[in-house]
Amino acid sequence: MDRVGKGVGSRGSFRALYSVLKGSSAHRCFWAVLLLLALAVLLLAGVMHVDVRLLMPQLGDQVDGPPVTNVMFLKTHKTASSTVLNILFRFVETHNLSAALPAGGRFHLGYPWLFLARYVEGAEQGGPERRFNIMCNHLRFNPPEVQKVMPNDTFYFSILRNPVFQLESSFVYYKSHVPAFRNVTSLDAFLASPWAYYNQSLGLSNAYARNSMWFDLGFDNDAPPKEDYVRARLLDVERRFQLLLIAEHFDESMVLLRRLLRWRLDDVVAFRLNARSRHSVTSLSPAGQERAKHWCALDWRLYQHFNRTFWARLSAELSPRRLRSEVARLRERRRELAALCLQDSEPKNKSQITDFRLRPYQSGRADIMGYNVKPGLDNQTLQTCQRMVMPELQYMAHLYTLQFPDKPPKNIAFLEA
Ligand SMILES: Nc1ncnc2c1ncn2[C@@H]1O[C@H](COP(=O)(O)OS(=O)(=O)O)[C@@H](OP(=O)(O)O)[C@H]1O
Repeated sequence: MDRVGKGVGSRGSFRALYSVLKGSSAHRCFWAVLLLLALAVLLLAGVMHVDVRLLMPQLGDQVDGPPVTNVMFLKTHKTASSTVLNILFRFVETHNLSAALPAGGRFHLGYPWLFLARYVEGAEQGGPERRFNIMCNHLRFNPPEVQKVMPNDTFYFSILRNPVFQLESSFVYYKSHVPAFRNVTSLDAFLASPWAYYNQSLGLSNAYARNSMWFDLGFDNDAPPKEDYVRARLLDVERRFQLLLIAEHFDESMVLLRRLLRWRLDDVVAFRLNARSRHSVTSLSPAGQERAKHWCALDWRLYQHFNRTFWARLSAELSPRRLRSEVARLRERRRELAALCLQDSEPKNKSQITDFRLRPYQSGRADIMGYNVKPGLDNQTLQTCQRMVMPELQYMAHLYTLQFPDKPPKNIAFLEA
């Protein structure tokens, strides 16, 4: 009895109490009380909207059922899509899955042309039925061709960003690449008289300059934003994609994605990739922001619509309290991994990145940031950390070599310069 008195919380004391009571009527009473207590806790949690996972944190990473492993991510431009791609590539590698990668020496899947199945390495080998688990490189969406390389039960999703900031990011990144941007000093000046710089007949080469998310979805980015047309295309997107994420709510997006894919927390924890340094971000005047919404009216409608459905979907899936707790857990885990993996937990500019293989591609006036991995990590941790900071092109080339060891490796020219 002495031992029991010292605390029923420990496993040993619990066993002692159980053996004392066993066989007696107190035994039945004991179980009834325990059952009642458990029911009371669950009832209280329900009434107070308490997330049971908060009471039992070990339940936090449990997922019901096997993870979804056939996934198509439409990688829209300048929308945090490289961070999502990193998540998907890591999942491919850690689960030994196949990825639909650009054929030969290419770096994306035929963009800005509409996607064709033959742009995928190995799609035409092993008969017409060759299918892949994950597809996430830049492409212009063309559903019948995508379906040729992806299984029937594929989960389709994409990500959108407020077109005002998406256009600003595009302007800086593609300044010298896009004809419409080449001869204008600022985005404000461009938006004040866009038709002076934007030549519609140049078509695909100007796709980054107007309604670029609409274009990536396979639609006409110069179409007049008539109500019937817009509604019909939004419906198309709703039919094709199970989920549209929102870059401004990236962490909430990852919580929802993880839930729908039944993935583990670490599968969706990521560092911000392909971000510009603060000094290469410009800000639009208030008038410029309004003009951007008008100039990219199709993207603006797209963003408004799916921002609404995103929040509706979130609240259908999780209570506000549960959402807050899952976002907090995600952030906490990212902080832990940053402390484990990164040199002073900070992004670095190109010249500060000591391992040249981890330097991100630089474009236009954008100063694209990357990371230094902490020195002295053991091999397994080093591998985990390197995967998390590996820029898109390097990761794609790495997966390509793993998947097609007999093919010539991708040549990333800028790493050799
Ligand atoms: N986690 C997270 N949350 C919010 N925003 C994020 C995140 N990760 C990346 N980013 C921002 O996304 C911009 C880069 O987008 P992409 O990777 O899609 O660009 S690309 O088209 O592949 O070049 C780039 O925006 P800008 O910095 O404004 O250019 C990134 O800062």
